[in-house]
Amino acid sequence: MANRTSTIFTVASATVLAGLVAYVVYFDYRRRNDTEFRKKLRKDKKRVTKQHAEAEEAAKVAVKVSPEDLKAALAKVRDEEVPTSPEDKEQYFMTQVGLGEQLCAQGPNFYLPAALSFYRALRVYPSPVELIVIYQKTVPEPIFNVVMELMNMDVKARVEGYYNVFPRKSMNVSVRPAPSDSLRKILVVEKDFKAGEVIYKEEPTVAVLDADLQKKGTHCSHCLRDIQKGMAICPTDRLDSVYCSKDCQVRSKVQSQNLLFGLDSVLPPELDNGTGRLTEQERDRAQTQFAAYIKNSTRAAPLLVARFIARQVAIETAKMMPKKEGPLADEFVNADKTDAEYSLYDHVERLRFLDGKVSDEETKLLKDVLAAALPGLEQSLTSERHAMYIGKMTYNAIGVCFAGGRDDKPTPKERPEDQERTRTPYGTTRQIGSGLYPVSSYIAHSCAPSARPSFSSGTSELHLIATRNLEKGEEVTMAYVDVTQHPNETLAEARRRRRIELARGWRFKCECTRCVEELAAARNAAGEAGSESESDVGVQKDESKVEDVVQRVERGAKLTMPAAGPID
Ligand SMILES: C[S@@+](CC[C@H](N)C(=O)[O-])C[C@H]1O[C@@H](n2cnc3c(N)ncnc32)[C@H](O)[C@@H]1O
Repeated sequence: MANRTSTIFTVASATVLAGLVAYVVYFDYRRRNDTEFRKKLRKDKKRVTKQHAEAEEAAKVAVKVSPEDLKAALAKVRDEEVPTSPEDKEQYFMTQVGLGEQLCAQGPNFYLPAALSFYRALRVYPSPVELIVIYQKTVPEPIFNVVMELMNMDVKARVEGYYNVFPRKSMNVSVRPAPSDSLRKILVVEKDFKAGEVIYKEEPTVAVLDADLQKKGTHCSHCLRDIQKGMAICPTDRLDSVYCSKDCQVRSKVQSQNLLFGLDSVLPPELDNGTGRLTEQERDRAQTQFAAYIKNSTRAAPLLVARFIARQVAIETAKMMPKKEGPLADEFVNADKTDAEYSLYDHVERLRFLDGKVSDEETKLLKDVLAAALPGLEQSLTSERHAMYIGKMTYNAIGVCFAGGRDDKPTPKERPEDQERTRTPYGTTRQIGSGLYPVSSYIAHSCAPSARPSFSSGTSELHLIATRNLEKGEEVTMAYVDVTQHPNETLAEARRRRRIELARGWRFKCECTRCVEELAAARNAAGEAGSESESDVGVQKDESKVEDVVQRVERGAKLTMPAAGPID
């Protein structure tokens, strides 16, 4: 039993994340608001329970399926087309559950096809954890075990297959386990590059302007472009956003601005049944309070997180649309590009982070905005999850800098150890904004980097430039901080400055070749006893982490799964 429940937990936590947004956007929304839909689900559960008793006797015979047969059966199911529109998904779900019940009643010879039907239903149901719990109570145990085995194999294949499709081939790089620790990841080039060549270009998933520039209205709130005087498009919005073009305005609205700071429906008419929605005044009130909080904040992370959640909704909604057109068309392209199997959260789930600081007030304000836009959406934002989101944005964001950066950014008021930092060789104080770049998030720091980010198109589009010749398979690194030796610094002072910066911002001790070589040379010169102290750098070991579920699933492929208590 312990084994069985631990499997459920592992599988459930790995899949619940993927289903989270879709769950809110459609199924759960309907289940809570649509009595017909609820009735159907209840009836279904009753019917299965009745048949359960009849099948109980036969169920004592275990299903004997070889792992090879199971693998082949799963491969077949994975190759099948699944419906995309909500109605078709619902129909498919009902049909498969019905078929599963019928096959189940035919006796042990039909247990494998029965399990496959239940499994097909599970694949399209956006709240798999809940359905697993229902199955556990209603489906005969041998069949349930096969369903769980299928689920386990599928999750494993999905997790293991992620880095086969991400980053997509055209980006010329791939993510590899670090030689020192397989849970650590590095980025390597997939072909040779000459110094100065562009390795890839990457658009941010979400980006925000620095607070002072957002107020001034000198840069586009969407692509961060510098706008010539008098050329800005200025819609009235609660954040006082301005845009460089109609195109940026529309993209911004579709991706996040409407959900967070606008009053149009978040769902397209095909998916919107309107029930449960708060009034326009209530939505307005929630947004006004959140906008005031954002305007008062000098940090980028709160808005990056809000935009990230909103963008997940936009992409998941686009995936559900039967026709790939209309204002969501661009999000469709994004959804397709990142492969239909993986959601935006899949990309962020794997990123390293330190827990961020978030106040109850900040969580409440954002929850209110989400609830007002789409009731139920706020449920996915617990304070722990919010802190983790904030941590992930802060830990991985890259500073957007044009032509070496600016020097008019207001001096931060926080203590150096509390300041928000982005990864940029020019220094966070010279940037105009911050962005989250899923592929570039994997680039490790080096004080002698093999690449550098450039924003030469004058927008937040990142161009990764090789700083020296690179051979296929070599690691791509960039400087997270200013690694140059300033004219007034000794070699040791420059090293100490950059290592303290890295420790403050990212809580790791730099192990790049330059630091290793410089430290070894310093030790040799001074003799072991006189070697310089590193204790004041401020960090003894790498304090960053990955989500438990990623660690468990990645390690779980090789190790035994931890036991968990019963689920009900
Ligand atoms: C933004 S992430 C980069 C991707 C990360 N390596 C991963 O496993 O996903 C930053 C983390 O990478 C590791 N890292 C990057 N550069 C490093 C360096 N020069 N020395 C030691 N660790 C480094 C540290 O674990 C740090 O927490």
